[in-house]
Amino acid sequence: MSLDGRTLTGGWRRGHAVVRDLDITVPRGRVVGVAGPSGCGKSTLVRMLALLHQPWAGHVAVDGATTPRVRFSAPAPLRRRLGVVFQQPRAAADPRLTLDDLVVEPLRAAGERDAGVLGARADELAERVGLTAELRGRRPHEVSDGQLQRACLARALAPGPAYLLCDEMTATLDASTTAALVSVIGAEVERGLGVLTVSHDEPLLAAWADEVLRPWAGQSA
Ligand SMILES: Nc1ncnc2c1ncn2[C@@H]1O[C@H](COP(=O)(O)OP(=O)(O)OP(=O)(O)O)[C@@H](O)[C@H]1O
Repeated sequence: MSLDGRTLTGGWRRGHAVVRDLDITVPRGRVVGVAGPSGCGKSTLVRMLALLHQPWAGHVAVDGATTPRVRFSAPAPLRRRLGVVFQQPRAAADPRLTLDDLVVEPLRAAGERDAGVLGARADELAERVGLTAELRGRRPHEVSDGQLQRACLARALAPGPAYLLCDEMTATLDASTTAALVSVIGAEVERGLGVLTVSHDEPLLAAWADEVLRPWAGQSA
């Protein structure tokens, strides 16, 4: 079982592909690192694999299931198998929601209405990522980047994804928060989560990933 990108090609500007003919496999229970300099196309690759950006050529397969559709047009059961954590938690989080609401919003969006079920899931996820009861009632502007990124990780894990895509997830975090989040994800990997983590932080990738790919090595970005 794996998340696969096959001969992926795409970008944002016509005639200027930043991802070219790329094959990538993220197996369940493994951490695959992708390294590359700023601006080379790492986020674009993550967005393609997360079914958020349409490849110009090639395809993405989630445990063998492919879809030509992206964003909200992609089948919901397929999207729910993919969790994403972005670089900037403040840009990713709705400022009107408390951290608890942020975490369980994907479950509400999937149709869960039972307050008991949502509350129990919020408790379990908060415990897992290390959010205190006091923090859980605050809004994004009332917490630090690290605390907000913990909530964004809990949110990404809430639907029980098979794969987690981390786009420079720790770029704005201090070393102890980075270590804490990597450890939370490590426990999920033990349970079979497949992880793709992109970063320009080579020491982090060397310590965290089972393998590190450098698809842009030798290319000018
Ligand atoms: N929404 C967009 N519209 C137009 N161009 C974009 C968009 N997003 C990215 N690009 C361009 O595509 C190229 C690759 O960007 P991408 O964000 O994938 O790189 P990256 O390797 O993740 O960079 P960084 O490490 O700095 O985050 C860049 O030249 C960027 O300017």
